[in-house]
Amino acid sequence: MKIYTAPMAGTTDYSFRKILEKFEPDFLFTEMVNANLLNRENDTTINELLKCDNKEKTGTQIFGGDKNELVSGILKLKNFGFRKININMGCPQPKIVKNGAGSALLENYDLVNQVLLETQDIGAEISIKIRVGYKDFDNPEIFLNLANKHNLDFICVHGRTQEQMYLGTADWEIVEKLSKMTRNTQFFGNGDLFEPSEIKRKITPCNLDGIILSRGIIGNPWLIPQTREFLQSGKINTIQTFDETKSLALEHLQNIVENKGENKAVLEINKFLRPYFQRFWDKNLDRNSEFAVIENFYDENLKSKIDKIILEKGILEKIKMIEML
Ligand SMILES: Cc1cc2nc3c(=O)[nH]c(=O)nc-3n(C[C@H](O)[C@H](O)[C@H](O)COP(=O)(O)O)c2cc1C
Repeated sequence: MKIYTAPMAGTTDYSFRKILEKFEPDFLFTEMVNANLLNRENDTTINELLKCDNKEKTGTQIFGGDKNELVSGILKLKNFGFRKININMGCPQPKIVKNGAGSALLENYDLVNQVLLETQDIGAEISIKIRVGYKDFDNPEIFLNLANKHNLDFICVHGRTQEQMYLGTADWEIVEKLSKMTRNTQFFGNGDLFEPSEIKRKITPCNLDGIILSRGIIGNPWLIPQTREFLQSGKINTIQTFDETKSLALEHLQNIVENKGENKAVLEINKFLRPYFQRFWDKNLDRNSEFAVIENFYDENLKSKIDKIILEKGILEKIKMIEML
């Protein structure tokens, strides 16, 4: 079972992927890039979003609603050295779908077909990542068939509709049904994969080649080896300790400082701090269960300490406060 990490806008940047790589996912993806900005050689797109020194193990993702922009964008990504290129057919954000991109592509079979036709011989491994519904569209099978027709690298199915955004639950019955259909392309499942035993329960009835982890790895990249171990042996050997979490958060902060400078780092690390440490104050986590592979640690004050660190605007002070946790 392959374990990939998802493209996540504003999250899976170069700095976070350096952290994720330590946990050895089978493959990673950059943040999604806008086809239009890519074609105009936008500086942030080229030098920030696509910054990558491990293209053997890192793919990228493009979004757009215009056929020509998608085709030439995909060609550009291939020429930049990316081997695996994913087409975003799932983003539910209004500002994306109003331009016919993201999950709006689910309603535009002909456009996607044409893009795949025009890029099938460029020597890249093209894949699509879809949701299961958009407005009146509720027929994801047609994209599985399209993936078959074009011999795509893989199709990834997130079992939510566009309307759901990130709410409700991902429908793994649909994922299961699709995964069992005749196909000659790899099939990846995605959606609500947060914890190894739950992941095993969701994917066991399916016929998957792999899974794509998304929100579950934010602040918890340990999920990657833990899931692999649990799927292989039913046991988890990798333990997340408090000290390791602290040094990982510091390393992550340092990565952002090096790549985007102190001003951005002081803000961008904030969205990761709670997820990194939450498990150490979350009373709901049953630390005695066989899956509770977190070091037995609980600090009543930790939550408020993290909140103070988030508010801190000086980088050196922020680093010192994390070190002192
Ligand atoms: C902050 C954030 C950014 C995301 N950005 C992208 C993206 O750029 N491309 C994409 O295909 N999906 C994106 N997603 C969706 C995830 O890849 C994934 O499909 C979704 O979160 C469902 O998986 P999960 O429930 O395990 O998180 C994003 C999700 C989040 C939370």
